[in-house]
Amino acid sequence: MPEYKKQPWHLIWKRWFSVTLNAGAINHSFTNSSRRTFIINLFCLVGVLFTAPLGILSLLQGNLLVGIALLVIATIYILNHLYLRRTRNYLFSANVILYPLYTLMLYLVYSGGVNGTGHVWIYCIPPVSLFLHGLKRGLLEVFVFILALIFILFVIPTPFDKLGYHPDLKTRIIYSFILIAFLSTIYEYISSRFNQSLQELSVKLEVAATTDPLTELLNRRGLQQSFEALQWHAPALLLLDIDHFKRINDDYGHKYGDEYLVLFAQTLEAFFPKQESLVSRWGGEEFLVVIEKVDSLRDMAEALREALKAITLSTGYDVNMSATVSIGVTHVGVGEDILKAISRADQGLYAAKNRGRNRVEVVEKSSGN
Ligand SMILES: Nc1nc2c(ncn2[C@@H]2O[C@H](COP(=O)(O)OP(=O)(O)OP(=O)(O)O)[C@@H](O)[C@H]2O)c(=O)[nH]1
Repeated sequence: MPEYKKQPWHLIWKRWFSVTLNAGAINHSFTNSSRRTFIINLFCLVGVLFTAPLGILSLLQGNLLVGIALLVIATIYILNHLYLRRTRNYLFSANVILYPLYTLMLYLVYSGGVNGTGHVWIYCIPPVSLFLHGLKRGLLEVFVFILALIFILFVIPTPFDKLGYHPDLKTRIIYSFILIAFLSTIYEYISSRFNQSLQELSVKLEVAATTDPLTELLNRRGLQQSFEALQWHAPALLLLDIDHFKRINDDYGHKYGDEYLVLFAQTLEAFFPKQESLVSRWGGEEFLVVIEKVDSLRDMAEALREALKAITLSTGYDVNMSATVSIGVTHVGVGEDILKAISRADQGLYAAKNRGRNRVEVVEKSSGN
């Protein structure tokens, strides 16, 4: 019987928090959507922990309306978390957080809240609003909130007036709120810029890690990643090697060797339909192509060999540069590891080189390989 090891409590809590706070995120990376999803979940969790006990306290103190409002908000937060977990619609969930929050805060200021402390909670509005709705919309909503605050504090008669505060408190509430809004704007601006450059950098790194810089084709890692993502059914595989490429370098120099490789890659890419093929530089003067489906693999490989042979590159010398290519081809078996199929294509390539180059050799899967 297998022995189950009991996990320590701190690990169970850590896992629970991670699952709860990332629920509904498409991935756990630092994209805007996953950051916002994280914050919405965090807000729901913290919101419930605050509003539920305060709601109960208000009810016990006889403040019926505030108590019920807080408990309704706590319920909305729980439902919102469940909705986000299910639909991943963080834009809607952000609205569900913010609009009841604006309403609750304005009501707390209007009524004075528990023992006249209602206004102390409004400072959470600027950071949450800017974070969940972004700079433009967040700032607009904070501005509208300030107008509503001024209206409540200075224009209409409210229960707040009967609490006996010094008249200066109203202006101080507005000033301090504007200060927090200003600081939150700066913070959100810096963090969104930082996040944007981080994402741009991450895209650049991903491209650099999966692309060959000279030919701009996929490199080994890029091909393997793309292939795993596609899940084609028994595709064909061609491994190509330019014949006597060393001589080309020796005769014309590395610069023309590079130019020839670029032309070769462009011809190779143009030969195959983009949606149905992956074309990569496997290394040096070796290229690997995976094709989703093909009627006659040998005929297609022969046509490709002729097309590549026809490439000519004008050099600084009297002669144009051209070369032949040897090709090993095979099919990737259903569920077969692509590396196994590549090693079979490599056997074909090796045979093509041994049999005089400028030719195609097909090696199919048999019980022996
Ligand atoms: N210009 C250039 N040459 C490269 C590049 N990568 C590899 N090579 C050259 O490709 C040549 C490969 O030579 P070999 O492996 O001996 O093969 P080959 O001369 O093509 O001969 P066979 O493959 O046997 O037909 C070497 O001279 C490498 O320097 C590159 O990025 N640019």
